[in-house]
Amino acid sequence: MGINTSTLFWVAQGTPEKIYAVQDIPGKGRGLIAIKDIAKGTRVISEKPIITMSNIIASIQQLDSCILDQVSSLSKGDMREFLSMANAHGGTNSIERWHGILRTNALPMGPDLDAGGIFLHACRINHACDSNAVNYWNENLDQLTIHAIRDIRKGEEITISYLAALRNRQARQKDLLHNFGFTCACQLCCLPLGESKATDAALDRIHALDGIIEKRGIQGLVKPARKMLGYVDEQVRIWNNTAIAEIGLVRAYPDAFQIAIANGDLARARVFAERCLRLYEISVGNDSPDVAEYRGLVVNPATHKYHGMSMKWATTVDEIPQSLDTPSFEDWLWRR
Ligand SMILES: C[S@@+](CC[C@H](N)C(=O)[O-])C[C@H]1O[C@@H](n2cnc3c(N)ncnc32)[C@H](O)[C@@H]1O
Repeated sequence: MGINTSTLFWVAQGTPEKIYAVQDIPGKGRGLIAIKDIAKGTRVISEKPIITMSNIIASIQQLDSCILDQVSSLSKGDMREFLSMANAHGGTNSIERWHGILRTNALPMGPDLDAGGIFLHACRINHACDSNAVNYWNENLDQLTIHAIRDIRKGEEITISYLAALRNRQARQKDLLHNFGFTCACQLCCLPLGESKATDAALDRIHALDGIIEKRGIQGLVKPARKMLGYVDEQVRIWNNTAIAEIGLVRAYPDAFQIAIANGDLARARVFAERCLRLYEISVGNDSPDVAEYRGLVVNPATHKYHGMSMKWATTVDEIPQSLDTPSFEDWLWRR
C-alpha cells in the first residue's frame, strides 16, 4: 500500500504524546503496540467513524447501496486504509469484499449500539480474550473511545475483546474462527490444561448465572431479590479470583445496584453505585454518559427509575456501616 506501517505513529486526540504505533504483528496482520507505558484508565484513542452502517437494514439491496455510497465517497487516503483492512469473509466482487471488511472490522456505535462503524485506528486493534483495553461508544463525544483497563507496558500489544461475552475456551475459539477467521492464542486460551479447565468451569458458572439473571428480567430484581443478589455476589467473587476481573465486574456491579435500588435499599445502592462509578471512570472516562449517571446515583440513588419497585429492604444512605472490617462490610453489603 506504499505505507511503511512500522513507522506509522498515532496520537490519541487530546493526548499530548504518542502512546502507540500501528505495526505488523506476526500471525495477526497489523496491530497496536504501546510505545510508552500506559497507565490503567488512560484514554488510548478517541475517534469518529469513516463509515457507519445501521444494523437495521431492510434489504440486501439497501445494504449494498449504503455500502457503495459510503465507500465510494471516501477520500483517497481513507479508501486505501479501508481496503487494507482485514477481511475474514472473502467475496467475489468489490461489494462482497467491502461487506466482508465491514463484518470483520465494524465496532458497535450509536445511541443504542445499533450501528457499526469503521474507525481508522481502533479497527487495527487485535483481539485477546484477556484484553487490556475496551472499546466504548461515547454518546457525549459522538466518538468511539478505547481505554486501558490494566497497566500496559511499553512494547506490549494493545488488545480489545471482539466477543459479546467471555465464554469457555471452546465457545470463544468457535466464535472467533467463524466471525473473524483466526484461532486465538492469547494467554487465557493458552493456559495449561488444568488451569484452563478451572477457568472454563468458572466462566461456565458465570454464564449460567447470567442466564438465570437475564431470564428473571426486571421482575427478578424484587422477587426473589435475595437469591438474585446472591447470584451476583457469586459472580463477583468468581471474577475477583481471576486475573481478568476488570472485564467482568463492570457488568456485575450494575446488576447489584439495580437489585438494591429496586428494593428501596439506598445504603447498599450507594455503595454499589460508587463501585460502578470507579469501574466506569477507568473503562470509559469522566466525560461519558455512564460516569455522569453513576455520579448522580452516588449522590442520590433514589433518582433511579427502579427505586421503590419494592420497599422491603428500605434503608437510608446514612445506614452504610462505618466501622466494619472489610470481610464484615462485604457480608453486610451482599446480605450474606
Ligand atoms: C479488526 S481486524 C484487526 C486488525 C487487523 N489485524 C489488521 O491487520 O487490520 C480483525 C482481524 O485481525 C486479525 N486478528 C485479530 N486478533 C487476532 C488474534 N488474536 N490472532 C490472530 N489474528 C487476529 C484477524 O485476521 C481478524 O479477522
